[in-house]
Amino acid sequence: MSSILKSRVRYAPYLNKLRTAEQCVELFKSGQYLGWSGFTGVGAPKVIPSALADHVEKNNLQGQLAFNLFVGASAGPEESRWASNSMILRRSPHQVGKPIAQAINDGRTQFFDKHLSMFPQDLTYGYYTKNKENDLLDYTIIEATAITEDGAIIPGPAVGGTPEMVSCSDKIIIEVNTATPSFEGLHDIDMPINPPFRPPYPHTSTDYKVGVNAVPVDPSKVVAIVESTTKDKVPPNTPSDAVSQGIADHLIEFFKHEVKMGRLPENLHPLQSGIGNIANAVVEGLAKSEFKNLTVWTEVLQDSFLDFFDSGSLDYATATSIRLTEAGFDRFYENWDSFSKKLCLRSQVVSNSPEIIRRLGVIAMNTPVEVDMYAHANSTNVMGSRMLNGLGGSADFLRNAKLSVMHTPSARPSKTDPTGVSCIVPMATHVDQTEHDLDVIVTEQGLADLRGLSPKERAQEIINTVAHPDYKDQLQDYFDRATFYCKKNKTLHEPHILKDAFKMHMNLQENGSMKLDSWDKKF
Ligand SMILES: CC(=O)SCCNC(=O)CCNC(=O)[C@H](O)C(C)(C)COP(=O)(O)OP(=O)(O)OC[C@H]1O[C@@H](n2cnc3c(N)ncnc32)[C@H](O)[C@@H]1OP(=O)(O)O
Repeated sequence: MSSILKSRVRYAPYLNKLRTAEQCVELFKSGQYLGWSGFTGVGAPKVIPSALADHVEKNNLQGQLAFNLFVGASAGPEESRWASNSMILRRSPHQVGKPIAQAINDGRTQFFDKHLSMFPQDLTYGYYTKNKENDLLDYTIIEATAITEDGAIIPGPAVGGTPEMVSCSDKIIIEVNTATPSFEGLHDIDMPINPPFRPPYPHTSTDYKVGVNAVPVDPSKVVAIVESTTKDKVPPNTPSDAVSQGIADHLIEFFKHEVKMGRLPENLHPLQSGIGNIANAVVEGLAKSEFKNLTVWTEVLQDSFLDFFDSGSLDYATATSIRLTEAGFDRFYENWDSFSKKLCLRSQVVSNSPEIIRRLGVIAMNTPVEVDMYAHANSTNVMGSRMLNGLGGSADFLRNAKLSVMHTPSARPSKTDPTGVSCIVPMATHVDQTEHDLDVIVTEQGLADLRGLSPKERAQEIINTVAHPDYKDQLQDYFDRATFYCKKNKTLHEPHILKDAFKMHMNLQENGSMKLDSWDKKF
């Protein structure tokens, strides 16, 4: 036993349960229901999942040793290995990475998507384990960075769904990561209380703390602890480009306008920012802007937030996960004293709580696959059927925010045409955020402020301001024809011609571009 492990595990009885990851393999049987800690690729267990993947690969057990797996959001490379080895029978609620998306899209993994604020509570309600003899997870594997004197778990860079998983798990295994510094003091954790007597969350500001520092556990449920020295591996972020910077510029101008009109205070409202290079560019833009004393209420913090803190413009940020690259984590640890004063990690039911998001008046900003001319957005399924990453927390935030912003490039490249995919379409092929949720659509072309507009007014605004020039006439043509057709039929509220609504998508599938020769084209 390493001396660092001994110092991190302050509850001595756990040390009697020390095993190696390989010694844990025998505990796992196909078809079990498993919970993993972690959120957006950090804080997930590593050595036991790797030992299980080794076992499957060595013994050719692909598809024969497979599990129902629940993780707060995406896990890291270990999850990809499980997916490649067909070790995931069922998965919820959010995943990232080609192997897991592939397993879902070729039918090896049954994936279901759920709002990240709702997933952990539904787990505690027994919804996802209702077909078992008992309605508990068989094992939850939690990565800890330390253990308190009473056996409670101090997580690492993610809290996610750990509190709920622990509360509804038959047995618990703890991986204590000694390669990562202890994150003690960085968390504020609310333990689950189910209805009908659940009290309201009292948070009235981003830095409001009301929870505990560690996740309490019944020590009799802990069957093993394992030392891990594997660090989180987050791929480098795509740097911002002219398109994402253009989007950020439009948004910042819009925020200035809202301040001038008295609809936002000078330090705005707490910000939520999604993942990806557009989100990073917006954060970079805000760090360079004249806005000061900003706060962040979000679900995941990326590397760009470290610069945001250093710029002096950001007073406080809270999330459920801090997903940094290796260089980002090194910078974070080197400046622990200053960053840790301005930051706190909460459970995902709190970071994504509709109640708190609405109370704080959060400004939510996320990226979709496509948005339609009436402001329905698709965040998850390309062509209505190919799953990407899942819904994540986008709808938790976009439905409840004071300002709900979707930012997207106006067009994306297809294999044969640099602007072959219009992100503004007549009808979204899958809807995650409805027209009733979104206030603003912004692309590098401009910003469409949709507040208070009827669907027809929204369509015109979207075509005029955010559509790519290559598609403006084509979208206008569709809208005019749909309006003419629906006028005749007295169905003018949200004009569509169903036989044409997906022609742009069909043309992309068949001819590699959404650019049509004519709306009369037959497929
Ligand atoms: C953990 C969290 O929940 S953070 C909070 C917010 N969460 C979310 O919004 C979750 C859902 N959203 C997402 O996952 C992302 O924002 C996305 C994937 C929708 C967009 O992110 P981007 O960084 O712009 O995506 P990216 O450019 O990498 O495209 C991803 C894939 O979708 C494809 N794609 C994206 N838009 C389209 C489109 N309109 N038509 C066809 N394909 C598309 C891309 O070609 C790419 O395909 P590939 O993987 O085969 O290369």
